[in-house]
Amino acid sequence: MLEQLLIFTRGGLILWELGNALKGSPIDALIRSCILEERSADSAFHYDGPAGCAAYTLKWAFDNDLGLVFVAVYQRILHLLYVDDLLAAARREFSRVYDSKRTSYDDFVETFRQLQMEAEARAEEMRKFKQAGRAPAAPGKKQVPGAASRGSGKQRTSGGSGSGKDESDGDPGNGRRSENGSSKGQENEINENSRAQNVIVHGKENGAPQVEAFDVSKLQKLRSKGGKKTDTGGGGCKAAKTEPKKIAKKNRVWDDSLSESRLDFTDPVDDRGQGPEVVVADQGESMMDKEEIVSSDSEGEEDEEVENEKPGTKKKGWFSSMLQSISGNAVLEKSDLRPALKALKDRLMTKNVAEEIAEKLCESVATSLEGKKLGSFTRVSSTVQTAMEDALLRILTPKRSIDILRDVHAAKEQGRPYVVVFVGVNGVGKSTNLAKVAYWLLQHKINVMLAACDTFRSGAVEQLRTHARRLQIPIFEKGYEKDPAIVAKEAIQEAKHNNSDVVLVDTAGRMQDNEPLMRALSKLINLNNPDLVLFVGEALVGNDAVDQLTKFNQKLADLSMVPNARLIDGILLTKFDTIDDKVGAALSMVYVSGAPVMFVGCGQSYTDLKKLNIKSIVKTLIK
Ligand SMILES: Nc1nc2c(ncn2[C@@H]2O[C@H](COP(=O)(O)OP(=O)(O)OP(=O)(O)O)[C@@H](O)[C@H]2O)c(=O)[nH]1
Repeated sequence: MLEQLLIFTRGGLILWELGNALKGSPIDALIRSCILEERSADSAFHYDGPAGCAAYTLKWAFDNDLGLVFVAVYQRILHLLYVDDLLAAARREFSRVYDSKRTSYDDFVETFRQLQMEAEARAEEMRKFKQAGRAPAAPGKKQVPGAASRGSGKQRTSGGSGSGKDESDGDPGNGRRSENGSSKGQENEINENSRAQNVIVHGKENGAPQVEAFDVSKLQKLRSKGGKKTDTGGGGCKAAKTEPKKIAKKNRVWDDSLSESRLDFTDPVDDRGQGPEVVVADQGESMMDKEEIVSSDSEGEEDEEVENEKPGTKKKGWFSSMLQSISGNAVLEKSDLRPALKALKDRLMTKNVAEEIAEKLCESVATSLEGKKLGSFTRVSSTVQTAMEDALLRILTPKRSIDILRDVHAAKEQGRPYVVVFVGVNGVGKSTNLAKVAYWLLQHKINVMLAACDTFRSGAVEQLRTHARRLQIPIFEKGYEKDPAIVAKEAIQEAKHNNSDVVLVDTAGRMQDNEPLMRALSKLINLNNPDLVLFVGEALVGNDAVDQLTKFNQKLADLSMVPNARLIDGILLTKFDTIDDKVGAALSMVYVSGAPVMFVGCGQSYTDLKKLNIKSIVKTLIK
C-alpha cells in the first residue's frame, strides 16, 4: 500500500497530498540527500529513519516545465510494482489541471484513485504475463479518459509505458532509468543511513534561479483548505526554517607566501563562511545546436524514450528547431540533451572526475531538464552547461558551516580541548598537512598539541616529533605498537592539563579494505568522539577517490559499536599544487561523502594550506 503521495512545486509549496504524515520525514530526507545532491537520476531512495520507524522506499517524478515534483512513499518490505507507472500517470493528469493561481486540488483525489486502480491492474496484468513467460502488452495503452499531453507540441514523457515492470527494471514512466537497465537501477539506490549526517539544505544559496531551487525548509501547504490532505493524519510537511546568514568575507592574515600561480583553485583559508559566488550563466548565444541533434540521430541510439516519442518529434529538422528555439517553444527531450551531456561527461572525466560520478551527474541534469521549455535563442549546450554549473555549485557548497576557529573557542568555554582526527590512506600527506593546520591555528593564537597515534608505521612518531619541534608545540607520544585509541584518549586528558586548546591526532595510513586497521580507527573515533574527523585525500586520485571515501565511511559505520556512528566530517585535499586543472577529485569526494572540502594542501611548507575556491573549481570543471 502506498503510504504517501505528495505533489509539490520546486519552490516547496505542497499542492496535493495523500496519506498520513510519516515519522522521520522521509520526503525531507529525499530532498536533502538525493534531489539537492544531484542524485535525482537514481531509481529509488531508501529511507531507514530513526529507531522504531519503518523503512521506506521513495520514488519520484518531475514535471520540469511546470516545476512540479511528484513523490510516492511506501514501506520498503512491500515491492510495489506499479509505483513508477502511477507516478507517471499522476504527473500527466495533474499537469493538465495544474494552474499556478489555483488554490485547491481536492478534486484530484478521484482522478488519482482511478489512476491507482489502473496502475495496479496493469502491474497485475504484467505479473501474469511474466508468469506465463510472454511478452508484456504494449505500454501506455490504458489511460484515464480524456488524458492527453498538454499543449507543448510534444508528447510529455509517456505516462503508462512499461507499467507493471518489476521494480528493478527500467523506469517506464519518466525515462529516468531506462538507460540504466535493471542492475544499474539497483546499484543506484542509496541508503539515507550510509550518507553523511548533518546535512542542512540551502536550496538557493548557490544562486540558482528561484523556480529551480529546491528548498526543503520551505515545504508548505497551499494556504487554503485546498491544500489539506485527502487522508487522515497530521501534516507531513515541515515548518519553514530560516536560511543561514552569509558571513562577510574576512581577509586571511597569516599566510602571505602564496606566489601567483597559473591556476589557483584555492582561497585563503580564512574566508570563513563565504559562500561561492554564482557563476554567470552563459545563456542566449544562439539557436539550438544543429550538430547536436544530427549527431544524436546519427548515433542511432534506440532506447525507450526514443521509441515512446511521437512520430515526427524526434526528427525535427534544423530549421524547425531553430524556429522553436527563437520562439522559445522547444521542449527539451532526453535525445536533445544527450550529445551535450556526453560532451560534458567526457570533459568532467578529463578533469579527473570519477567516471561513475560524471555519469550520475549527467543523468541527474538530464532528469532536471527533460520536458522543460528552452528559452528563446538558447542553445541546448548552454542550457545543459548552466544546469551542470548550478548542480556543481550545489554539490560543492558546504551543507553546514564548519567554522573551526569558532568551534575551538566554544570547546574552550566548555573547558575541554577541540579534537581533530586526521584519517586517510598511506602517504597522502596526513602528517604534513596536520602540521600545516597546527601552524594555521598557531597564527590564530590557539594552543595546539599533537598526538602521535600512528603507532604502526616506523618513523611516524619521529616525523611528527620533528614538526612539533619546528613549530615549538607539545607532542603526546607513546611510541609504537600501542593501541592508538588509548594513546589518543591519554593525549586529550594531557591537553586538559597543559591548557592546549586543540589536539591534532595523527593516525596511521590505512587502505580502505584493511579490516583490522579500519577497526582500530573506528575504535579511536568512537572512544574519543572527536569534534572533527578529517579525511585527508590526494587531489591526484581519480576513480579511487570514490572507493576510498565510500569505504572509509562504510567501515566506520559498520565497525562502530554505537548506534549513530561518526563518519567523515570534512575533507583535506592535498597536493593541489601538482594537478594543474585536473581538479575533479574534489567533486568526486564531496559527492560521495557529502562532506565539504575544508582545506586544500598546495605545497610542502607550513603556509601551503588554503581554502577551496568553489567558483574557480566549477569553472575549471565545466570549461
Ligand atoms: N606537493 C605536495 N606534497 C605534499 C603535500 N602534502 C604532503 N606532501 C608530501 O607528501 C609526502 C607524504 O606526506 P606525509 O605527510 O608523510 O603523508 P602521510 O599520509 O602522513 O603518510 P603515512 O603516515 O605513511 O600514511 C611527503 O613527501 C610530503 O612532503 C602537498 O600539499 N603538496
